[in-house]
Amino acid sequence: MSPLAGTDFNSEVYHLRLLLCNRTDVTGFAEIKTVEGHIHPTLKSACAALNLVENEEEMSLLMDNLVLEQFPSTMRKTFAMLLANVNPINPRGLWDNYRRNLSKDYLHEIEDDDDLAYQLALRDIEEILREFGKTLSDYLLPELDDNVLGRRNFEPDQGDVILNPAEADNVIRGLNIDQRRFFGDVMGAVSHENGKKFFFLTGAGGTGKTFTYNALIDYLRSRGRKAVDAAYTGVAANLLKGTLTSHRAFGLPFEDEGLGLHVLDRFLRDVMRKEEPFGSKIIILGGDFHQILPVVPGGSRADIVDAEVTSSSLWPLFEKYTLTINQRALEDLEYAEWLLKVGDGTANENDSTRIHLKKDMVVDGIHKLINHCFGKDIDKEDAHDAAILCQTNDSASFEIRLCFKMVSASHSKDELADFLRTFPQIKEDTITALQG
Ligand SMILES: Nc1ncnc2c1ncn2[C@@H]1O[C@H](COP(=O)(O)OP(=O)(O)OP(=O)(O)O)[C@@H](O)[C@H]1O
Repeated sequence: MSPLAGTDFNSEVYHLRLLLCNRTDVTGFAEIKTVEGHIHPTLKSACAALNLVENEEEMSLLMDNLVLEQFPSTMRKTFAMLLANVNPINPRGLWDNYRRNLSKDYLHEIEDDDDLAYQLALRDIEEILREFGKTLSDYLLPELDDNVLGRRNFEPDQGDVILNPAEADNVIRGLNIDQRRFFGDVMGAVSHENGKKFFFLTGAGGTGKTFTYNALIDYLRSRGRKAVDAAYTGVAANLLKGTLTSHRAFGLPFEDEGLGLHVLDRFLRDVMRKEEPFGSKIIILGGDFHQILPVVPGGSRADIVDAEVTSSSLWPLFEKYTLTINQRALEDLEYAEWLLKVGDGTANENDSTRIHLKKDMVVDGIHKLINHCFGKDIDKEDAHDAAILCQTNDSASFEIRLCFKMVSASHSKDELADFLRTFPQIKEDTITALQG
């Protein structure tokens, strides 16, 4: 780590860099600190006066929310994107205050070496920063230390492996005709060959929407292009204030897709400093209206329809593409046909809202369901990969308690507690309560 990292001197270097990147109207050092006739005592306050940095309090509020809403790995990704796009006024201070949250999974896994856990978290953050052409030192964050990282062999997060161009070409060759048409038009937009910029990809479950986005992202990244993928069910944008504090747009508010689109539009206009829809960036949305509606707590049918992305005034800008070849059907035709019927409303029992499930889809009773998913004593090797979706929080907590009872019949309390601690999202006090 640089001996000056985090000092006032470094902070001024950071803010000087920001000013130099953003002010083309100045020729001297005194001038660069002058904003509207007022000479600022520090470069930092000059940056603040020019709105080049985000206010410390709001950034902390945002980080507090991330702590509540995101797993550490997602939080690291969001943090890196914030650094790259929003210029927090004191990035080093944010790291110092939130490093335990940003490293929580590693701290848990490596109980006796906090420094290594922090280094691993920083390594993930730098990985994402590099996609934006930045490094940790651009934000005065502690630098990577090979001596510390070498203490144990932890592979970097494999989530974002970048394919080489030949591998990515292979994936593209596997696209079916519908998928190829979409891919071709998006690539036309990337190389400015057509006037299109905004795309919406739809298709029934199993037609390969996700497969197509992934192929596109792989292809772009293999060519050194930047592609950011974000799920709609991201962080809520309810902290959004004014016109510049749009950090929340990294995840669109899932309770209102239409609003989410506007948040993204405003955010990209701000970041790109271009008063054109979405700051003139290429946007791809995707989804299937047969599937889940937006969630509006306590909302009426009309509120839910209003919250749909199709109700947004930006919606007409989007070019619509429909995938029709059901790839999943090639694996299980019967199931795919049934799923389509559910989406179309034709799987319902005579004139009712009840859907008839086929026999092999039903597991009778919660005990059998738990056995089926996790094994008899919750002992399946891949129990971590299984999940039971519950309709309500009440039924979820009932099922968790039941699972716990089933496991406790064949394991000691300590074994159980250790097992539960392997899930970073389960809090220590929950484990203690379950044990008691
Ligand atoms: N061109 C393709 N070649 C080979 N397999 C494909 C292709 N397109 C999709 N698949 C496979 O078909 C299955 C369904 O694809 P995918 O999950 O992308 O569909 P989807 O439209 O996103 O479905 P859902 O809406 O249910 O999430 C996956 O197993 C995927 O790997």
